[in-house]
Amino acid sequence: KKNKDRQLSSKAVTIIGRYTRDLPRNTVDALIESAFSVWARASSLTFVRSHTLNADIMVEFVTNEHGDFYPFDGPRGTLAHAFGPGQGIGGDTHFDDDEHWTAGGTGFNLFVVAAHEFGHALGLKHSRNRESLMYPTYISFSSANLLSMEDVANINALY
Ligand SMILES: COc1ccc(S(=O)(=O)[C@H](CC(=O)O)C(F)F)cc1
Ligand SMILES: [Zn+2]
Ligand SMILES: [Zn+2]
Repeated sequence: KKNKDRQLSSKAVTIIGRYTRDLPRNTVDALIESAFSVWARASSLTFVRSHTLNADIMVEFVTNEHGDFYPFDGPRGTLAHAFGPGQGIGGDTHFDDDEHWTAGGTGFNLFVVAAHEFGHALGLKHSRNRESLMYPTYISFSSANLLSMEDVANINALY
């Protein structure tokens, strides 16, 4: 039987450092939580909010040079990035705080961008299907059907 190297299906998440000033803190928490629940609903994954500094997924809002080899670039351009699963920086997700983050309306939708980034943090690559959340460019999705069938199949192939 092909032994899939399935990843751990429970992930600890810690939000650290400064939050974006674009939204109230509890709104950011709620948007991040609902971005994780998109993947939890489609798979056997569970996410636990942690406050330790060695959680699986460390989330932070940073600008320009911020301690990894992928400095951000001011407004627009790169909106965020995430490292694939693994020790240390693996799974960590950074949002460019030079973007204007919104819960809807003008600016970049934090929920949509976070859901995409967490796909990377869980091990997913980009999809060539415009319907997919994992499509490489930002499209303002209707949050109704955020995941395509392909996204669902891909996350279940990993967990
Ligand atoms: C739909 O969610 C996103 C689409 C595109 C991006 S991005 O334009 O920041 C992308 C980073 C990425 O694909 O995660 C780019 F390469 F920088 C982030 C989230
Ligand atoms: Zn970074
Ligand atoms: Zn991406």
